[in-house]
Amino acid sequence: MAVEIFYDADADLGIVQGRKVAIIGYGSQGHAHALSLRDSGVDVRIGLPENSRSRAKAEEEGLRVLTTAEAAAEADLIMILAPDTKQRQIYAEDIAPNLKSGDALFFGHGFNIRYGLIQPPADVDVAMVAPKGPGHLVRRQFVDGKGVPCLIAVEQDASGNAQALALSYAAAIGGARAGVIKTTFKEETETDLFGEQAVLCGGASALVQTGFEVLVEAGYQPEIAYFEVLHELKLIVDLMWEGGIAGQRYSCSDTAEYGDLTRGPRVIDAHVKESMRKILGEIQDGTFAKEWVAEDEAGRPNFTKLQEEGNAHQIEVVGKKLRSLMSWTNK
Ligand SMILES: NC(=O)C1=CN([C@@H]2O[C@H](COP(=O)(O)OP(=O)(O)OC[C@H]3O[C@@H](n4cnc5c(N)ncnc54)[C@H](OP(=O)(O)O)[C@@H]3O)[C@@H](O)[C@H]2O)C=CC1
Ligand SMILES: CC[C@](O)(C(C)=O)C(=O)O
Repeated sequence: MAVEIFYDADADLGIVQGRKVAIIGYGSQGHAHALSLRDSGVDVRIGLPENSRSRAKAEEEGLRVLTTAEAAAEADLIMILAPDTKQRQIYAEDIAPNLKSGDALFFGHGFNIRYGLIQPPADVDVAMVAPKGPGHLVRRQFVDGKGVPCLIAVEQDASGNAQALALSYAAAIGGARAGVIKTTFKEETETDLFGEQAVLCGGASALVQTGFEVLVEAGYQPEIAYFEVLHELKLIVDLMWEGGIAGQRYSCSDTAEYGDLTRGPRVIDAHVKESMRKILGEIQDGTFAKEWVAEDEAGRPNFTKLQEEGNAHQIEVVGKKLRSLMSWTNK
């Protein structure tokens, strides 16, 4: 697939400004989309359960909050930004009964379509606008006049205009300031799951925790280990973000660069690459999706146990103390 990248000049904001948009969920992504769409002149309402903890936050921002079913019935563009594991039930109970021919059903991640958990009727557009960044930064960048790159995809083009609508929506949340790339639900879902498991969240967290443990177990002070492997990592990643890996190497010493070039591949060796390939395979053949849906249905016992263990790790205790002592933090 040859890359197609779109910018603000390619998008017609008027298309999404002409729609009635329901944002289902008001968490990390939901609040960012809703507030930025509103700032872009779009008619937005929020859909949440009566007992949702997010209701107060949306109402404090002056947004109109309805039940999920009411919001879906009123809107002609429904963006589902609830947790992936909850979307199938939300769709079946609250959205499907209120879908009208000609509506557009949007997703911020392709999980439920890619794995066949939601099967919309043929007479609605099914599209995706997936920002490539955490929702709080999607909003922060928009407010700062910047944007987080977005992926768009069309699964079903009932109107013949689904791609232009998705691009218009992406522009309204700031994505087209940075670049909007056309993809498929399959490519977005598989690369996104791989990225968060192997590199961005799973890989990076395990790398940092393991590096911290090696230093502390060898008798070094936990505070120094924290600054070395966690705090400084952000500064190094900022350099990568600005100028690529070459940019990072330019700003570091040649001693660091020699260690990077000769020792890095010993840490991330052929076994790690093989593990990454295995993880990708489990995403592609649906093993991970099946496991995650079953874990959620069982009340998340393993997830909760691992989450508690992670939160109790010494690096969290030391980090909390050190961050609270930084002069610029809000105590
Ligand atoms: N987090 C991110 O930055 C990214 C997320 N995505 C995708 O965006 C989607 C949303 O994820 P994220 O923003 O992290 O989710 P969050 O967990 O941050 O927020 C979920 C929201 O959905 C609400 N919710 C829960 N149940 C229902 C329901 N039955 N009906 C309506 N709303 C409900 C929650 O309310 P309550 O407060 O009551 O729990 C909350 O407001 C997912 O598809 C995810 O994969 C894509 C890119 C990045
Ligand atoms: C890296 C995690 C992410 O995929 C993201 C912020 O893009 C997510 O789903 O939260």
